[in-house]
Amino acid sequence: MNSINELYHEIVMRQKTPKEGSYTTYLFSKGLDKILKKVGEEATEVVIAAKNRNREELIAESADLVYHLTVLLVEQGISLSELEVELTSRQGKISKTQDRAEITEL
Ligand SMILES: N=c1c2ncn([C@@H]3O[C@H](COP(=O)(O)OP(=O)(O)OP(=O)(O)O)[C@@H](O)[C@H]3O)c2ncn1[C@@H]1O[C@H](COP(=O)(O)O)[C@@H](O)[C@H]1O
Repeated sequence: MNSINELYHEIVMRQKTPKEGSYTTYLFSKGLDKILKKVGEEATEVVIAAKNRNREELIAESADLVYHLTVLLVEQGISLSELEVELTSRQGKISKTQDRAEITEL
């Protein structure tokens, strides 16, 4: 998605050149633990929105999660191309679903 590319590059810019009033700058100034906390929170909010079958909230929370995950990738020095290589390497592979423990509860 092109918008994710643009978002990624905007976040890289914020890391290189902090900007006053920028939430991304605030996250980088707080550091890894804060970014990880936000990724965890936003992931949980995605789960809750989906569980409630609330489409609008799910879209909004998914966008929050993608944004915070992108900040994390930038912080860790992982490029979108690396992510793409990993996803592409999985294409066409048969997923292994046997011998897995059943997930019975959330
Ligand atoms: N996509 C996003 C984006 N998604 C979510 N957020 C911010 O993430 C925060 C999450 O909200 P929460 O209520 O969970 O957290 P909070 O209480 O505000 O903050 P905390 O004290 O919990 O850290 C909000 O302040 C949102 O504004 C984002 N902030 C910025 N972007 C994009 O990032 C780019 C750089 O923007 P700046 O960060 O403004 O420079 C731009 O393209 C922005 O659109």
